[in-house]
Amino acid sequence: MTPNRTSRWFGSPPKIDAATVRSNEIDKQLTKERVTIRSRRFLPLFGAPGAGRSTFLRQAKLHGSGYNAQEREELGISIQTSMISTLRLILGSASISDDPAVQLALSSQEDQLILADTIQQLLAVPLMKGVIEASPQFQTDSSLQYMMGLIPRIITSRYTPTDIDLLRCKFPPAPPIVEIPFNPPGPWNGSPRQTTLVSVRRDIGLQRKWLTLFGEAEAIIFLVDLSRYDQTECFSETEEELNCIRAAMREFESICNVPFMYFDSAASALFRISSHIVVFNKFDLFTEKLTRIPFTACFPDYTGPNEPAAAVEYCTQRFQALYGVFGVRQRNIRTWCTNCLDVDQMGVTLQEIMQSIFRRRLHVVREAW
Ligand SMILES: Nc1nc2c(ncn2[C@@H]2O[C@H](COP(=O)(O)OP(=O)(O)OP(=O)(O)O)[C@@H](O)[C@H]2O)c(=O)[nH]1
Ligand SMILES: [Mg+2]
Repeated sequence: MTPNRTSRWFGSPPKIDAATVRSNEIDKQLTKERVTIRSRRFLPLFGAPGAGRSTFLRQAKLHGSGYNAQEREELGISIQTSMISTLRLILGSASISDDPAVQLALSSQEDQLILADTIQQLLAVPLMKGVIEASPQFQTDSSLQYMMGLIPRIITSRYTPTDIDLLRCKFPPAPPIVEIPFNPPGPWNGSPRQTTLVSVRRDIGLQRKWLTLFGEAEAIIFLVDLSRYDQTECFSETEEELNCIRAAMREFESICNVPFMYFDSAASALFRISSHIVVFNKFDLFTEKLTRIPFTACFPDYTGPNEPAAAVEYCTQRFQALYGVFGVRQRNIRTWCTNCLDVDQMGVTLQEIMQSIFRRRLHVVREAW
């Protein structure tokens, strides 16, 4: 075997594992982005997949600048595209996929003008109704169920989604980082520096590492899907199977106790004064489920009444208790219970959240003087 010159002369290059390579890549990306975004105010929005980040963002947009006609048209196209890919997925995996009608429907070309036609063709496959009814995806995914009810409207070529459609429909996967202006009506809107809500997908890498981007984060919003209190998930950082609320607590802990060595000094100072908001989402589903499944499914040591308010109070205390590592100054978290599908309730909640951030902003300015 020919000796390896590099290793004979300079020694073997140090072994770098995949995690380090990925971490270095994130660092490089962060350095690039840091310069452009330092001048803005951010509200990072975290949460496990499916906790409701996208729905929360859409509510924030609805209650802020709203969606204009062009945005609605584009989102209508996204809804139609999402419907087509779901129908195709279900047809392709069903045992009827060698039926000639299915083959034709699966092979049809689509462009934006013929989306409605494509959906009609797919729905016209003779066994489609049965396949949909038997599909676990359609049975368990409330967004898909909602879209089934929308079919007569979705299959028109000039379909324009309503506010409720925008909240309830399934969309193609969002990019890893999505940002929108956060400007629910109020006195804070006169500020020349707009607040931007930034949603960071969990699988982009360690969410807490992305947090270092948000030096000017005035608050961190952490979304928890409360209705999954009786379920488990694979916690990505340690690959452990954990109860979903406990997994959310772990993640919250790692985010709010992020070591300050991750920040430069200015960012660190700002992060110290940001407030932490925990939004217990899917409160509607949680309340309903609690009548069937006791809260002790999540916390076996819970001895309080099996009622939503008491259970949320207990959760709040558990989240509050997670502070304290790495010298973070003790402070109170703020919590809200939400149903992200409820437009009126979210209007009030978003205003309250902004109000609490605004008050803190004034308080911080006063302290600085
Ligand atoms: N009943 C109920 N459903 C909700 C609520 N919030 C979100 N959903 C539904 O939960 C599902 C997931 O919500 P998304 O907003 O897509 O969640 P996400 O966090 O963006 O999920 P990923 O992008 O997949 O990580 C959707 O079907 C929503 O309609 C809520 O408060 N109550
Ligand atoms: Mg999403």
